[in-house]
Amino acid sequence: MDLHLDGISVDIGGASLVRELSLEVPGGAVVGLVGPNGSGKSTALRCVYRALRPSSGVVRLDGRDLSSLSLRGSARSVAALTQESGSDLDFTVAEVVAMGRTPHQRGNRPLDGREQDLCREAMERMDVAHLADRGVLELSGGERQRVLMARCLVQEPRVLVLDEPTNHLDVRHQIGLLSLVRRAGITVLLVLHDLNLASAACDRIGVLSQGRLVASGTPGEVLVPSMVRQVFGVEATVVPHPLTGDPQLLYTLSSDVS
Ligand SMILES: Nc1ncnc2c1ncn2[C@@H]1O[C@H](COP(=O)(O)OP(=O)(O)OP(=O)(O)O)[C@@H](O)[C@H]1O
Repeated sequence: MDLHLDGISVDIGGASLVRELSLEVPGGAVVGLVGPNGSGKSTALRCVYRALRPSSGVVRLDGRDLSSLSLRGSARSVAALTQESGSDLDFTVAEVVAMGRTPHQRGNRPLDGREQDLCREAMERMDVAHLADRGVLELSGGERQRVLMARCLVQEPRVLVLDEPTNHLDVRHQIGLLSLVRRAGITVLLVLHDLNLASAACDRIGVLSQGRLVASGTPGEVLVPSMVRQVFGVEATVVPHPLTGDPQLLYTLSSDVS
């Protein structure tokens, strides 16, 4: 399923948080959004999972205006792992994962055998099966993040929207999650802070600065020292990964403490 952000702008309280952002995520592609804190990345994603309505512009799924779909209808296609996804209620891990089926259900019928298998597989893939009976509020940040990702998988989405999905995860689980995202064959739009992980995981990368898209292209086209200097104010050396050839950024700590 193709995802297209077609010139979306978000204005709140007189501030322009996102300005005329156009971004294409072809079916099955993984596209990353990077940018400094406050550059509008999460705000742009919120328009895709419908926590926000763009002030202007349109989000399209396979050419169809997302706002023409019911919320339930779009939730059958789009799953989101967001900064706000943490459940405040003390459900068990198994219950939270099962909630991923909600958009597909009618009434209160229990999950059928296939759906139960789906939940079990998703918990195994995200390495949380051993936590199934634990309350989510007792979990560490990384464990909870993996549970929420399992819930997204159970939703069987055609588009996955991930806001800093590697947040809280140790390096093994970061690599595991991004490898899964790459292999899943789903259309993925994700925000990452780690430019090296973005380089490894994404087909294309868009760079946001002050709400505007200031660069986009393949990791090799986008992750260049001049962009990192202009957008992040950081000096970086770019080297090809010795095994994959993906551009990797090497940083040196600044002697200037201001
Ligand atoms: N509801 C809101 N009302 C007013 N300003 C907002 C609102 N939500 C976000 N902002 C502001 O919009 C700007 C962009 O926020 P956003 O969360 O999209 O940035 P981000 O690029 O995801 O940042 P980070 O990397 O820190 O997560 C920030 O300056 C933020 O303070």
